[in-house]
Amino acid sequence: MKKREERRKERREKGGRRFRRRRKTPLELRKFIAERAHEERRRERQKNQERDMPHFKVGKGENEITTSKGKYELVGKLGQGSFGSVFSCIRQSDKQVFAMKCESLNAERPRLPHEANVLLALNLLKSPHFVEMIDNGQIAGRFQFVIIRLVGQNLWDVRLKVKQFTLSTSLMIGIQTLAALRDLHRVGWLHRDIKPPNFCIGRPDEETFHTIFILDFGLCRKIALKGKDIRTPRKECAFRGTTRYASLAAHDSLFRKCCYQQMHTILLYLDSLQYGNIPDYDFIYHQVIAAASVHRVDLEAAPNWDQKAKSCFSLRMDQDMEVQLTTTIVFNVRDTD
Ligand SMILES: Nc1ncnc2c1ncn2[C@@H]1O[C@H](COP(=O)(O)OP(=O)(O)OP(=O)(O)O)[C@@H](O)[C@H]1O
Repeated sequence: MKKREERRKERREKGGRRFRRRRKTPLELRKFIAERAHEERRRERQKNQERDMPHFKVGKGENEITTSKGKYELVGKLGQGSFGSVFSCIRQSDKQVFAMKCESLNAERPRLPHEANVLLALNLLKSPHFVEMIDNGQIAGRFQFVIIRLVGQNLWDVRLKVKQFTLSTSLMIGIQTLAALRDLHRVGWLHRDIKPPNFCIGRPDEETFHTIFILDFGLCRKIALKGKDIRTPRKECAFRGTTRYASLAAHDSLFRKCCYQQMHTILLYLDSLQYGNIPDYDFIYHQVIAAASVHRVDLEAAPNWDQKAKSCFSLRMDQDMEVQLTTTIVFNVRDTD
């Protein structure tokens, strides 16, 4: 500890005035302690999560997972979400490749069992936009997992790769993501985390390369119950989803370009919806089709991620009109929950 006199001397040399920290009020102090505890808990959670995940390394480490249905070999890491990790794995019986989504068993609010239930329900519908759930299980004391069909890259990564989507690709994405949401709503679920990383394209070596899949059902909420129309809205509820994609109003100015009229009409329409309204998917669909016809784009053209068949239209969209325009904003049907 420096002596008081030395410290004074140092301050004088620096020419600075003594900064006396204001004492926190009891309320501020409580808030400060709570925030610090929250941050510590978050770090602890993150650490636990990493510790519990499969210790995967190519060729060595923890590479095999066995369930009552089969044996799977982990072969790579596909992604990392805030709630767990996603790996690619090979089913040993037939060498088929799947995705394995893992979540720590020590997670404060586990989402994976809920996601597995939603996936099971969705699989009954046989929508081309949902991935099938193949298997699920857990490694005692560490993590639980679901094995699902392997799809391609997510729309966020695809957009980074192709840099800009042409108008035809953007509108095609809009149509497919709309259909995916319509199918989800049909079976009574709201997604509540609509964003480009939660939509994936098909795999390049499969027929579904041009198909868009919706993923990540961990935040889904059942809005329509069996035998009833729709659940009574709660008076208050916590925020769910991703703040970046939650607001429509913030994106309003994006539309003052190309497709403004149709997108503006869709926004106005979405803003007019009430809790009990079923979105008029056909109306939105026809607006997107109208945008395509105004700009004379070919919606059958190969999308931008198909390098072999480059789209003949070079109509470029402004940076702001990227995938958010059609995927996120247009179909981010307001969720009252
Ligand atoms: N079936 C799959 N096939 C291929 N890649 C996948 C698959 N499922 C997930 N991924 C990849 O892993 C990423 C994270 O997956 P997911 O969004 O399901 O995880 P999460 O932990 O719920 O993420 P979030 O932080 O958004 O909640 C996805 O963006 C995608 O790139």
